[in-house]
Amino acid sequence: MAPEWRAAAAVPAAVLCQGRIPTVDLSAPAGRGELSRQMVRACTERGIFKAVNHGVPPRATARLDAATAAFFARAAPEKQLAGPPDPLGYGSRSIGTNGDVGELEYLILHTNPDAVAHKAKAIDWKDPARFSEVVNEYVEVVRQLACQVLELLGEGLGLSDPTSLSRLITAIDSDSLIRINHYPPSRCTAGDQLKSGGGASIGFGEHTDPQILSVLHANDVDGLQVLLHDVAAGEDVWIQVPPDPSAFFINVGDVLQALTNGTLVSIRHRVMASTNRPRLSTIYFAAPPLHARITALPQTVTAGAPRRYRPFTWAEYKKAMYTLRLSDNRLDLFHIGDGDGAVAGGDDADHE
Ligand SMILES: C=C1C[C@]23C[C@@]1(O)CC[C@H]2[C@@]12CC[C@H](O)[C@@](C)(C(=O)O1)[C@H]2[C@@H]3C(=O)O
Ligand SMILES: O=C(O)CCC(=O)C(=O)O
Ligand SMILES: [Fe+2]
Repeated sequence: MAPEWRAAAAVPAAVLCQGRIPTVDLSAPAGRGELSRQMVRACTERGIFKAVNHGVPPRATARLDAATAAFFARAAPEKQLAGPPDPLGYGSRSIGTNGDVGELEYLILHTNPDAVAHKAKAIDWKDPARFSEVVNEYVEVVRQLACQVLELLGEGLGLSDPTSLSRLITAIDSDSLIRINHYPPSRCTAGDQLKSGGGASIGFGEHTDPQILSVLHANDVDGLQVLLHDVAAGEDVWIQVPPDPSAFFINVGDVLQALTNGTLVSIRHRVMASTNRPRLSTIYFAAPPLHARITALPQTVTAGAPRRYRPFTWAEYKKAMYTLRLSDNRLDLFHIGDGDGAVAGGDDADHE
């Protein structure tokens, strides 16, 4: 059964556990059918999994890490030439425009190569072409990984066309983003935390990702936590995700939850800044084109599971999301009230 989500209480009150993030071996030792079942199960029960043997060349991640680490090592006035985030570009501490803050600096880029080339001029004015090439190469390999995952999910969900999810993100006008987060070492040591009652500072506050799928790669510094419902304890618990630079952490976003009528769950997560080494993470947010109409896939709407969300376009969802705070539940705005959900009439995810 899918866990239920609600906003967590104050930061230090959360219970911390380890070891509940499923690992999925993409080399499929048990065969493709078993792989797609494992993936659907992970995304239904947890909303996140760790992908190993994923086939992404280490060179692509190493080159991007080197280029972005060099950028973050620059003096503040130089970095600010690539900001403020509009919402793309360089930002520091402020997240979005509605008052959220975190202990980080970041770059957000649209994955369209023309948009990358444009921003690269402000990010690496000495060699913008090289920066663009490194970003484009990385985007290409993570997009392929995201497509592979969406096709396996499509098969596991029994879609009439298992490519209907992946086609949303390969469209030429897909609105996918790449975000690189740099969390400086925390001034608060483990000893300070114990003295102050355990409160670590927020690197990136709790939220769900709005898009279809998020593909995260990070260095070996921890901080990522996910909120899961512990049925036995009857409460939500923050689970630490042990870092693994050789793996990708793949999570369901709000749009995939809507497309699957709540079968796959968009997981609430956050980053705590509490180590004495910098965390560098890169997230590819796989998104549909702005005009794509998001409506529950027919296979996910049944008499027992009536339609949960009214159809919306990605443009409409984005507009709503930018008016909200990071921790707000955006999908609630599109939730159909009791009694007005329909069983019939859903189309496969369509591009209008
Ligand atoms: C406070 C905000 C930042 C955010 C846009 C928003 O209004 C609500 C969603 C936030 C989020 C979370 C996931 C990604 O990091 C992000 C780029 C996205 O698409 O939605 C951020 C947005 C942002 O930082 O601009
Ligand atoms: O930086 C991280 O590890 C995760 C950040 C995140 O969740 C996001 O940028 O949406
Ligand atoms: Fe996120």
